[in-house]
Amino acid sequence: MKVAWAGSRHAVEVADRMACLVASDPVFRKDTRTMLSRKELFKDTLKKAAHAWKRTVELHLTEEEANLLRLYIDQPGYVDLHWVMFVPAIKGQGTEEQQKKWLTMAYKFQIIGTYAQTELGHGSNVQGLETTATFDPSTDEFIMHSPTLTSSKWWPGGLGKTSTHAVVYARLITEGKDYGIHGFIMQLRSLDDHSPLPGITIGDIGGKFGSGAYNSMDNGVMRLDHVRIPRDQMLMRLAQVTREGKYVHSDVPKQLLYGTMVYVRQTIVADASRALSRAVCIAVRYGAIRKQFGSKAGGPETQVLNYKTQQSRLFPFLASAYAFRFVGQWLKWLYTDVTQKLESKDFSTLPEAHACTAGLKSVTTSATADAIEECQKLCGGHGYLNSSGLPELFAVNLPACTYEGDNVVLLLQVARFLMKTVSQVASGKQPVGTTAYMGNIQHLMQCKSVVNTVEDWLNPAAIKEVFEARALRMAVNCAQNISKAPSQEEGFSELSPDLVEAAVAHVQLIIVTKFIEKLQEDILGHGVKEQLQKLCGIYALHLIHNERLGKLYAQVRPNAVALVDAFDYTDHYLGSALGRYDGDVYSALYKEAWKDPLNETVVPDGYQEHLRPLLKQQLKLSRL
Ligand SMILES: CCCCCCCCCCCCCC(=O)SCCNC(=O)CCNC(=O)[C@H](O)C(C)(C)COP(=O)(O)OP(=O)(O)OC[C@H]1O[C@@H](n2cnc3c(N)ncnc32)[C@H](O)[C@@H]1OP(=O)(O)O
Ligand SMILES: Cc1cc2nc3c(=O)[nH]c(=O)nc-3n(C[C@H](O)[C@H](O)[C@H](O)COP(=O)(O)OP(=O)(O)OC[C@H]3O[C@@H](n4cnc5c(N)ncnc54)[C@H](O)[C@@H]3O)c2cc1C
Repeated sequence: MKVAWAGSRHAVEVADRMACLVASDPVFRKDTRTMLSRKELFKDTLKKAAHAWKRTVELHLTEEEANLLRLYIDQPGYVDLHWVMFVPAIKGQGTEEQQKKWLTMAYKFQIIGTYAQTELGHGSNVQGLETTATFDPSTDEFIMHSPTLTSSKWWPGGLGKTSTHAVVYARLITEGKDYGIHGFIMQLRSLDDHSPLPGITIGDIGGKFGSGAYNSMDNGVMRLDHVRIPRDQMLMRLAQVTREGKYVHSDVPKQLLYGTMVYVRQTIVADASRALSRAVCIAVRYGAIRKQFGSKAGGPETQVLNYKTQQSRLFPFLASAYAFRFVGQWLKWLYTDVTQKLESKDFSTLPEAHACTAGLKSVTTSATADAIEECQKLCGGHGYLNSSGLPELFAVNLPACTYEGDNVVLLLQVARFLMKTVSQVASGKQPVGTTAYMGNIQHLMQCKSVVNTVEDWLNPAAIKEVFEARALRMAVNCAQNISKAPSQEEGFSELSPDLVEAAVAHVQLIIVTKFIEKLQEDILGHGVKEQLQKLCGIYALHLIHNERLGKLYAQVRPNAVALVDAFDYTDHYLGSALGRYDGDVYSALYKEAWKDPLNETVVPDGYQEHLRPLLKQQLKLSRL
């Protein structure tokens, strides 16, 4: 099962090696992280990032190994933005010459970069950004400026205190005309003493939800006051400004400006499955250790995992973790395929790649955030302790519903893609890829489900048909209602809640389909495929029909712990007293409690000033 989860034997081996490297290095300790002040936490992040880079160089780690090392350190920091957004933005939007110049420095960490798109006033609406980049032909420079308070860059990770450079998104103005949003490379801080360059006001935007968690990241604010940069720092793969100030568009679609977001959304799906699997791992393992109530005859107490209510709340998450993992692996393939096509100037699959990454990012991160919160409840009181690992896991993953595109805004993009496809089907065009099922419109609009029993849910063809019919009927229904509205725009706006539901149904169909396709592969190991079939059934059925699932849960229960062990997480990475591999939960909880700074003294600070006078006064009063 470990191989099925990781993707290959090689993937298991590398992941194990990197996870152990992190777990055995004292610099990467994280058990007291939630007790650090913001300043201590930030410094700790800098230390870990520098140490990780040192180990990467010393051990000559490959890119794959270095990425895993960073993942298992499990502490958000500026390096994430540098590798996940700054470098890909230059790769995707820079010319070959620009890539050579900037990536050479970025790969050696001679510069640290971030992705500065969002502003105080606009995040979702990228076309509404206000920062300006005005070309000055007299000096061959762009003047970068924040004309209003709302144009202040706001949120970019690593911007607050760390980044020396950024890809800054701004409205390009040349020859008096506004050409809309483009990317520019800007140096922000001195490479000698790290002070901000003239004209740049920069800082951290302040503390965020939860202890520890995303507070390790210095999300930043930046104001620009007529800062000049050379013309060749505009990222010029999509469009160029000539020496004379002429705007020239390349022969690539302008949507490639959004390419970095497509890339990151794809990686976020993998992050979501990992976060969900961690929460499930904690809740399942703890559920096998925790016992409450016995039989009336005074028999042994029941493992809480044996309660049917616990199973019906928890096993759909277990199934979702596997479902998201497999769809994430497929999405990575899709992204690679689209990138190769783009390189040979085939842009035909870009809209589908956008819809798939946007939709899957939305559905998986929303489900994951909800599931982590529920896992906290599934662990009872102890789940609420920081030492359970769940509060921090929740706080770190919750913003994934917002960053890289608010989930509702992204689902509306999927809906727009679906409405276009429905209208193309109506005019006789055969849909392809993940919308190919829409070509079967005659049958899917009328067919009746053959699913009656739990066993039917293990029949892939029946599952697929139900999901296809549901997704198609919801999309067609929306399209018909939109066509009755006074205008397309009004109809879309009025029906947006229904459109979001139709988009979710389409995305869930993709997830179910990719799970089924996974089951058609050669899967090694005794009983592995059978367990995955049950999980696939649970994933599909819990979305459609919450009844009849008990039988499947009973079949999964004997292997529940093994199914979470297959995630192959070290105790260090899981970071949970409740989810420990050895099950020694109570001693771990007890030990963790004593680490809290409040327990450094027996009598707390503040006793003399505030508690003692109060208590003495009570004493006096009682004597009266
Ligand atoms: C330890 C932990 C480690 C973790 C590491 C992880 C680190 C991660 C850290 C992450 C930190 C977080 C970092 C951050 O948060 S970075 C900031 C992220 N920001 C966003 O995601 C903003 C979201 N907004 C948008 O993307 C756009 O404004 C949208 C899409 C909403 C509208 O757009 P627009 O205003 O232009 O209007 P339009 O709707 O008329 O669209 C026009 C056309 O463009 C097509 N289109 C749209 N988009 C795409 C696309 N992407 N690829 C290809 N095509 C695309 C679209 O289909 C349409 O096509 P057509 O219908 O005309 O044919
Ligand atoms: C932890 C974190 C890290 C981030 N890191 C970065 C970074 O490194 N770089 C960067 O540039 N940005 C970053 N961001 C910003 C992030 O990308 C934006 O916050 C995100 O795109 C959402 O935009 P917004 O904040 O403008 O939300 P808003 O659009 O203001 O959303 C508010 C509400 O309005 C709704 N809404 C908005 N538009 C519509 C619509 N058309 N139809 C229906 N409902 C709508 C949304 O669903 C939401 O409920 C980060 C954000 C967070 C939280």
